[in-house]
Amino acid sequence: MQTFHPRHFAIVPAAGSGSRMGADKPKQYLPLLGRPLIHHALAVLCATPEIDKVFVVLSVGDAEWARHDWSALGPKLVPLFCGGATRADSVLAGLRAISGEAAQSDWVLVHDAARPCLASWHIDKLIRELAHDEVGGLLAVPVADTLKQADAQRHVQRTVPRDSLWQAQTPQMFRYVMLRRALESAHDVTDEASAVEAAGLRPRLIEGDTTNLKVTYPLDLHLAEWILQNRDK
Ligand SMILES: Nc1ccn([C@@H]2O[C@H](COP(=O)(O)OP(=O)(O)OP(=O)(O)O)[C@@H](O)[C@H]2O)c(=O)n1
Ligand SMILES: C[C@](O)(CO)[C@H](O)COP(=O)(O)O
Repeated sequence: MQTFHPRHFAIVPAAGSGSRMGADKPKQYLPLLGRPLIHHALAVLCATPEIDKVFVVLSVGDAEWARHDWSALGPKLVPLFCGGATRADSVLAGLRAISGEAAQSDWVLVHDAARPCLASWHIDKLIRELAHDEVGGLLAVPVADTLKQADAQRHVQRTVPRDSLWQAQTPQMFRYVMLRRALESAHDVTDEASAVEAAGLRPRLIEGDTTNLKVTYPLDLHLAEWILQNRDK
């Protein structure tokens, strides 16, 4: 009997403006250890043997991409100038753009360009632990701090029980057809998993670690630099 081997594709949403960073260019192009921030996650994804292609979803008018030489990352890397108004719009545009490449049951790993400290073990663990999952899932970390819910005056309304709370990260990994249909049906979702949840399904949480931070504010860039410089020591 023929064994079925689904392919794995990465989609990297990189069409944001980085407004919370307050820099003079979108944060995915800010320098990080001598390379554009986006380079670091792209290099890890392109170096992953199981991943067949890495599609980067850039804004339609992105003129920065062409100013850099990406050839060292190899032939897997494919820029798509089809980003949308929201992150979900960009991911959905990317899915539609690869419809001729991806089979319905191929896996798609969606990873934020803004998470430059992605490590190969993060990807390996996600692919391995979800390989036979009916739904798919995402990297996440258990909440470590006590969480407070605030009122309109920023006074504590209540302490939120944290024992079952996790912080979602990326990559988030789902089958092509499931993810595309979920995003086409969803409204106002912040991540791929919430679109799949809205379809009544239960993504699995795969424990990563806090080094896979999202660079959102200026301080995060310094944290990312320290992580990349010290991780393997
Ligand atoms: N319309 C958008 C908005 C965001 N993203 C991408 O989604 C990832 C996570 O989003 P976020 O950290 O919010 O990035 P920005 O939207 O650029 O940041 P901000 O919200 O501060 O403007 C980033 O890699 C960003 O480039 C995207 O592809 N398309
Ligand atoms: C997808 C994500 O990184 C999971 O935590 C997060 O939802 C992205 O949020 P953002 O506001 O688009 O950065």
